Amino acid sequence: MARTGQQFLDRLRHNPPNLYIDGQRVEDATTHPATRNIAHSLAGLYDLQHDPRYRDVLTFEENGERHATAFMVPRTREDLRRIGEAHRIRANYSLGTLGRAPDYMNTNVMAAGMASAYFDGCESSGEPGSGRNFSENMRRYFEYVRDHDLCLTHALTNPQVNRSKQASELPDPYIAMGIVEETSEGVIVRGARMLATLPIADEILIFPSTVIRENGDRSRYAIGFGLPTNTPGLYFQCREPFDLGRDVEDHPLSSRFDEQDAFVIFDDVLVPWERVFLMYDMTLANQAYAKTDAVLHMAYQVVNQKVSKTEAFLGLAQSIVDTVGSGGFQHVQSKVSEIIVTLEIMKALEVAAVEGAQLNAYGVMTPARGPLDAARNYYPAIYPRLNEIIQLLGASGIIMMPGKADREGPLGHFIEKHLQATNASAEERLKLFRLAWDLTLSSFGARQNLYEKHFFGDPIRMHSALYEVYDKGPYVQRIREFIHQPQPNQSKTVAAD
Ligand SMILES: Cc1cc2nc3c(=O)[nH]c(=O)nc-3n(C[C@H](O)[C@H](O)[C@H](O)COP(=O)(O)OP(=O)(O)OC[C@H]3O[C@@H](n4cnc5c(N)ncnc54)[C@H](O)[C@@H]3O)c2cc1C
Repeated sequence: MARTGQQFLDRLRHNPPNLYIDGQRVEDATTHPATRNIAHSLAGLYDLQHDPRYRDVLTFEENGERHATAFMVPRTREDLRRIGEAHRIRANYSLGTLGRAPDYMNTNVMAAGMASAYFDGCESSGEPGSGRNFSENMRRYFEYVRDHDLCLTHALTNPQVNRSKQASELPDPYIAMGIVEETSEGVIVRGARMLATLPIADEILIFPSTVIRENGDRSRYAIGFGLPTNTPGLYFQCREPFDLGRDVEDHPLSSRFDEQDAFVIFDDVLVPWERVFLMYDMTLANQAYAKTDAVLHMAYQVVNQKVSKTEAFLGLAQSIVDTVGSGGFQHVQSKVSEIIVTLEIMKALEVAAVEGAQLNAYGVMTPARGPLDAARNYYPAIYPRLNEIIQLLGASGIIMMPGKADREGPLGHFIEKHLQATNASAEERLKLFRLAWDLTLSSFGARQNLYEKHFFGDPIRMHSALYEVYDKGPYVQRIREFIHQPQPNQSKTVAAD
């Protein structure tokens, strides 16, 4: 059932994830200074789905229950459009800065749950009803996450110890997380995974991932499971917080949307059998995202979120231009137009993904891969330019921003006079420039920049993957035909002359 913000906070308070920040355990993420604001912002996102203005888009009804729209199984293109609209409304809430808002991973479990038969292929899977049947486990996990409206974090990659070696070749085979042993209760796993954004989530999903490559068909590193984030032996070592406890007016984004990133330590963690989705099978693990189409539903959330984020960049850029009165300069118009072009490209890719959608083997209407691959390869490359445009348009305004306390201090009247804008008071102007700073220049903004480059994987290997899967054959054929086509008979033309 679609949760309220209070239900989210209550669960977080009663099931505290094992978070460590600055060398100390976070006893209560709803009150700890580094996490309380993001916890309450997420609660706001849950409340949004009960807001009469958005309820019909952000939730849907099935068997008398209302669920968050990200759990909806799309059967038609119209369903996909509705899911896309819900993704954009959720993204607007944080101006697109919450990369791992719950709908991202919820689409992952929806797609995997619907494609649960894929996990039947795993040799280690037991009989249906045994608790060890992986396809049954995957389907039930989807239903469990949907019915409790949970949010998930995930961690795909091995620690960055030595990228020229496989995990099995490192000095300790359990630097990367792997299977230690099987017991009657489940599987014991040990080691670490990178990089779980939003570690205050209810659960962590370790989905079998393409990035854990090993030689051979059987590997201890090939495993898929889902666990509560407060499972004994599971630890989240968080990075330095970017929420510095400042007023929202001074730090409009980092004081609300620092979703945190953590590396995840599995210290001989028991994964109960009913939570295991795959074991040992390297081939099945490497193809799971692609073959279940989970990657496409996640990419569809992403393209919608990036549309929302680019709209925020456009609104911000034009507000800066209006504020400093620079809109008449041609190069300024040109820079704002670059953002418009990016926005229209992302919108067009979203529409194309829906128009080209097809029912997959599991009866799920699945957005087209081509436009989504284009979007997820294009945006990481263009994002630094969007950042740069804001900085070029705002110039010193993005750093010379006395805070709320300064405005209220003894020099306040000077600030009011000298930092006013063409169309606004100093207070309004400073709020705007503080937003520009927090989006592009603060620690929070710098992390956004890094996030956009890497959140869907290494951009280099994403390009390689696109090169491998994209069907270039028809275009090669067209070129071959073109260069071999007969030349026009020029001698006749000459004779006619
Ligand atoms: C802010 C942020 C948030 C993130 N959130 C999440 C999350 O929520 N969940 C999650 O699972 N992941 C998350 N990630 C991790 C993300 O998936 C990885 O950053 C990405 O897959 C790249 O892996 P890596 O960081 O280990 O880089 P590496 O793989 O270590 O790459 C480092 C460098 O080596 C090069 N390199 C390494 N191996 C190869 C190779 N085989 N071929 C060619 N070049 C290679 C890369 O091109 C790169 O230049 C996040 C990352 C960031 C920065």
